[in-house]
Amino acid sequence: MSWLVPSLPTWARATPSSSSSAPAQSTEDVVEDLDVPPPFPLLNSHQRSSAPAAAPAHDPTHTPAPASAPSFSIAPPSPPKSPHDDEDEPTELNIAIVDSPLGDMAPPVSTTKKPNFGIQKGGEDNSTLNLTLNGGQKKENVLVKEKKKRAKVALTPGHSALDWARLTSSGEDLRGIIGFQRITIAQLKEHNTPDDAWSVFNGMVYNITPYLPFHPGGEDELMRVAGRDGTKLFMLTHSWVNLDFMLKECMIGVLIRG
Ligand code: HEM
Repeated sequence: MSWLVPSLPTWARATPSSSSSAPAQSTEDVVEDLDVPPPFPLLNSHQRSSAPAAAPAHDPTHTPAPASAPSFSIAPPSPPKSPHDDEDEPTELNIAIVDSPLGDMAPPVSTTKKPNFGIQKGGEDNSTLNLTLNGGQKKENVLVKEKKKRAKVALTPGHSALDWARLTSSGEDLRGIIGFQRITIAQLKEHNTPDDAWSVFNGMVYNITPYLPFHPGGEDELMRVAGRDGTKLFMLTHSWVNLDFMLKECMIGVLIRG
């Protein structure tokens, strides 16, 4: 949403990591090491082992491999066949290839447990990684705090953020008064009903009546600042909301002290 104050993406805020040559000292170092992407394609992948077939002589896009380059398309020579070969028990590898419907393309069955870096919602932590990192010391569970429940209010149809954006750009008068006023605190106090609600944010006076049914936090919450300065409550609730932009069509004046 354009009225939400933009913030730096997470990667831009990240602190520089310690030298990659230094040995891993902390949990963070270990986690960083785990983030190193694997080579692509994987060293033992099928993609590497099956080089493209020789291109026709007239293909201009085909570059012949240098004579010294190893060719992955040729399988290593099989060992000389002994007379007892047919009696040999099949190896585990042979069984995997023969039994799998995908042949040697099938991923190996994982026997490792997915690490959770010691972070969980509570209770006993028995992840392998956590045990290793803590080195047998008392386990410290990092609790992921449950996000505070949001006081979302169901807005009536036609009162979404998009509808508000449409209304403010429609040219309709949302001020209710003509011209830019100098407004005293006494005058401000008189406008404290839903049909006629003024409020002050950052020294500027706004007619908040048109915005009431559009407020995602509900009309009642917004009415708490009717007839008075709402800056503090606004900032405590959602300082990231770009009020200046959202309510620019509702601005009616400046508050004067005295
Ligand atoms: C006229 C000024 C205000 C504007 C333009 C405004 C705008 C908004 C917007 C855009 C949201 C959605 C924010 C989001 O989802 O991240 C919101 C939510 C909310 N607002 Fe306001 N607001 C104003 C004043 C206030 C005031 C004065 C209060 C408190 C008394 C308040 C209480 C809330 C609450 C409780 C929510 C729900 C927060 C949530 O979803 O977690 N707002 N408001």
